[in-house]
Amino acid sequence: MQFMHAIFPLGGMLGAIHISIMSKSVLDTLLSRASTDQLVEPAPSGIELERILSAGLRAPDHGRLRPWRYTVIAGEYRTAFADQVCDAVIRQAPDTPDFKLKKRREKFRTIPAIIALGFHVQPEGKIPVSEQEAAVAAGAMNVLNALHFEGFSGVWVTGAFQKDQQLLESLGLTTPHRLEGFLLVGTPSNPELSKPRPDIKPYMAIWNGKNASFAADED
Ligand SMILES: Cc1cc2nc3c(=O)[nH]c(=O)nc-3n(C[C@H](O)[C@H](O)[C@H](O)COP(=O)(O)O)c2cc1C
Repeated sequence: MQFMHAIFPLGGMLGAIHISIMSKSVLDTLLSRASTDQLVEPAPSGIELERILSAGLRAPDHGRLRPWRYTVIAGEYRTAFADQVCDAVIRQAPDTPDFKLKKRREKFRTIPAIIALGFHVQPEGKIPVSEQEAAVAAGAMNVLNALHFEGFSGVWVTGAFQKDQQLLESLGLTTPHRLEGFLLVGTPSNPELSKPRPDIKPYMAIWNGKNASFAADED
């Protein structure tokens, strides 16, 4: 969204009018975002990756606590990391069937890049942890949108293994950090993929002084 500040004379005084212009094509691009794990090379790297992750830091952040921590796994390190993830899965859920482990290892070994979504938690301050976590989630969404704008894509995945202490240590995310999952990142193998989205109307209400309700909640 772009903002323009226009100065107009108002009854002899100068008044500032804040005009918001949302380019239609930018909104169309935003509305076409979809998650996918069908990803091929390349993943963003270098300055481009830094710019995309910078979008994460534009998320709303109550108290300016800056809770975002991003650990990037790419290139030759993916194989060792995939092994660490599988070791964590086994420690957390020893009954995990072999085929699931194999699938997980293959995904983490071959996806072009992985971004661990770290969360630096500050439980003692006056900002509720839920709001801090919301800032991390909003940051992740900004990163997904930035990826999409730059022609990349990704998907947010989670699992019980994200609480594994050895894995957290490896990612630089021991206490007071948490791991909120991973963004699997790359170039979509089918860039035209656009999932049908529900119509907005059942999910919004224009408040008119009476109790609001949503068609989405009707039986
Ligand atoms: C916090 C969080 C955790 C998620 N964990 C998983 C997951 O472990 N596996 C999965 O297939 N999808 C997971 N998803 C959902 C996908 O990231 C994605 O949103 C979903 O496939 C729907 O695609 P869409 O984003 O295009 O609507 C998670 C989403 C969120 C917000």
